[in-house]
Amino acid sequence: MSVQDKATLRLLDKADKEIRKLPRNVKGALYDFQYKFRENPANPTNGFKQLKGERLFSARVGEYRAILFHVGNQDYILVALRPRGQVYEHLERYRFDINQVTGALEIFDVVASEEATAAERAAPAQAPDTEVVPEAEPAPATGAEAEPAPATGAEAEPAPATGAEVDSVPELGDEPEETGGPTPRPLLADYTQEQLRELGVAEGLVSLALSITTESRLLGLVEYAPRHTEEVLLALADGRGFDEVMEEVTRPVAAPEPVDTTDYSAAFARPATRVTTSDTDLRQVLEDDFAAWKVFLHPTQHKLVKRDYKGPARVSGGPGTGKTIVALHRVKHLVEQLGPGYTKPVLLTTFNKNLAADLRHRLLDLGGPQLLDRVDVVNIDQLASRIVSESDQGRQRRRSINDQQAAREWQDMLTELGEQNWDADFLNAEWSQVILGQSVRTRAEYFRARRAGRGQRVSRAQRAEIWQLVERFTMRLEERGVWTFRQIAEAAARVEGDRAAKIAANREREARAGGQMLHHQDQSHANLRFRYKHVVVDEAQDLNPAHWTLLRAMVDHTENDIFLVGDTHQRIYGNQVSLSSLGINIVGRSARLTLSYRTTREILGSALGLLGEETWDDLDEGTDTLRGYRSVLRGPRPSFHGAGTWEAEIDDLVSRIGAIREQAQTEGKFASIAVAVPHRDMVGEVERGLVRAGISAASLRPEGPPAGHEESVHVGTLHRYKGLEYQHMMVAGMTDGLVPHSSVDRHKDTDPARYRSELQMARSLLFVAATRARDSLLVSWHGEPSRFLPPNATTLAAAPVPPARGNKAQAEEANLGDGLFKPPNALL
Ligand SMILES: Nc1ncnc2c1ncn2[C@@H]1O[C@H](COP(=O)(O)OP(=O)(O)OP(=O)(O)O)[C@@H](O)[C@H]1O
Repeated sequence: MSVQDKATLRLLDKADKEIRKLPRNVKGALYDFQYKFRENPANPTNGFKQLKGERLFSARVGEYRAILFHVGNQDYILVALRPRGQVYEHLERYRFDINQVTGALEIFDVVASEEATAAERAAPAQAPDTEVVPEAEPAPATGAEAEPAPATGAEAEPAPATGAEVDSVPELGDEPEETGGPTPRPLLADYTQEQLRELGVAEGLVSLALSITTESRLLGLVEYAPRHTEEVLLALADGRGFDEVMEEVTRPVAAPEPVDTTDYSAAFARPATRVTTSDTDLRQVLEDDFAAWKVFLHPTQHKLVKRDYKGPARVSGGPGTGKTIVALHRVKHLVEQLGPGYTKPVLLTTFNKNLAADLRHRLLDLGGPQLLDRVDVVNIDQLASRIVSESDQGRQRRRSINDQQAAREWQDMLTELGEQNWDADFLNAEWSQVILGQSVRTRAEYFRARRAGRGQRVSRAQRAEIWQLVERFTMRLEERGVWTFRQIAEAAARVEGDRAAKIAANREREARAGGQMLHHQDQSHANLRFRYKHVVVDEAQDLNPAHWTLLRAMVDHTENDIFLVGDTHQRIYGNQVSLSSLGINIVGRSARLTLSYRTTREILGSALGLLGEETWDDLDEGTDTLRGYRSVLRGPRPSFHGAGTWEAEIDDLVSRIGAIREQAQTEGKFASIAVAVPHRDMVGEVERGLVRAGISAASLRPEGPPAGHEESVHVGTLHRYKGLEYQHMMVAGMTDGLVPHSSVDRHKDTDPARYRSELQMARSLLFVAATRARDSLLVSWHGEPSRFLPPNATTLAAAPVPPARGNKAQAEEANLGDGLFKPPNALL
């Protein structure tokens, strides 16, 4: 058999959950089987035979048999693994449909869905992406003794508009029959079958979905439903209207062409069919070394990764929507398009050091050393320093200082001058954002400079005063042998700008010469090249204008030059930019991700409340929104705790963290926990409290946790949590006057625009910290709660809330009677 005759064996997204539940010996048998099968499906030891219709086959896997769906050619999908004796029973339970809207091939077990909606479930549904605890006994997806679903016809044929499932619904034991009370209104009573179909709900589940009256049953249904059906139904249940769901959930993944619901090969090839694409992926599932982000990209993510852009492109989206994942896959895609070589033509950059280290690590995980070899992964300030130190300017040997140190220098200078008209913070921001940010080099240029996002207006006379102070300030820094990262970025941008100008001049000369050999003196820059072919930026919202000018100059204006991902709702350094004014034109090449893979629906809804009524920019002249931002994960509601004093708050935190740790230890698991606080002093205090209680803790540094402390409880200021993720997140010290800091109020009357932007930044900071939580979020304060918390925070703190520990089931129970499906923008 030749290589191309080899078979492929794939796994659909969600099916990995069932496979991972299998006992170790069965997984081992499957591991061996998949090798033999790919080499030659017809190998007699595989016991390969046709089951039913033309597409369903089975093969021997130890004591089990695999049920396989034949897509076409030599492509197969693993549908289920069942004990040998049961393989022929109830095959009609499996539906193999091509979704009429998305064009995806969807395989699902209709009986499992019905049963999950029928029985009062002992435990609430598990979040779709949470770890599955292996069961002791092998079991098919649902008990074999379950009544089969009515036959749904041949696999190749979609079911009739309303299948027999409709009739079976009342037999599911839904509430009316159980209680004899008044018929409860179905959750989705406002929608018709036709609307669900239009939204792309799997045909076999439309009627069932419309009949469901309780939240817990809906969660049961979506657990077994195809991904798109799950997203649509939960979004509707969350109170998003038909139009919003159509716009945000369905339209982005709808097939561009009319869908032929009998063409399985075409469906299989569509990105909407989320399927493992390589043998390695299947092996990783079996070896429990499986990271869904590497394999099952959301179709929206997939499109963004693969698309060709005529120029710079931007992807925005709320926290946890997979922007970083898209950036990583994009880098991989770009490298795959390069010819062989030893250089690093792709730059992957982000805001700070620890995020760059994390990107490097994940890129290695995604594509191995051969991928990393072609990519320069470096944080933006380090990149700028590198450029400057390679250039003439680097010979000046100046020490870098950070923004706070620069602000202190401003303060010292103003005090020495006896200058009272100007505020040090204001001048520092004006200098770094407007003057350095736009490479303003002369007074005249400063008179003309744009001051987007800078609040307080300044007159011409005031600009003249500012300019004079800035000149004095830069001389002062020079005398002291120091400079700020902004100055370094600006210097680097100038170096690269000069290089880009020389390349352009060279091209012009070449064009003028009509391809003729140039004179020797004209060739001085003939070998100059742009540093990179592609630039990919993560956490784009925090880069300053000088960074963008630098990046723009490092890559030619060509296809796929700059790809940036970020969320302005998470901007925490006040670097508002207008990309188009910096030569980065993203108009018509912007997209948004809306499905969170990290944050549960409960945390997401609460965190959105923290943003208040502010508006956010889109890194350009427009505004960005979190419309459609949603999740299909679930867990306990965030919990609130007020204390009388900071010491009491720490004690409370420590005991709650101790309880989570203990619980995790009992279950033989590790629980990642972090505490975010508003001020540096508080970090040490929390850390000491934890250590005193015998809990290993470490404070986060700019480059992340100290080595050897990856599994300790991490403690850090809110700023340190950018881009990170923890199972349990504690946001502490949320006290009035600390969040936002009381110093913000002094601008209220003197500079209302600045007041607003400081408040907005403080909100974003809290939003970032709260959305680092995967499973649970705890918010605490001492004294009066922060004004950013809901007005009823104290009442919430007093109310019985789910325990702040790792017991999801118990916490979820506490949620259920409480109306789980609140509109996602409901306050905490
Ligand atoms: N397609 C996917 N399948 C499974 N998991 C995913 C997928 N996309 C993202 N994730 C997971 O979701 C989480 C959040 O992803 P990521 O960090 O890329 O989000 P983000 O949008 O960059 O978040 P933030 O803006 O908060 O930093 C990660 O744990 C990631 O592994």
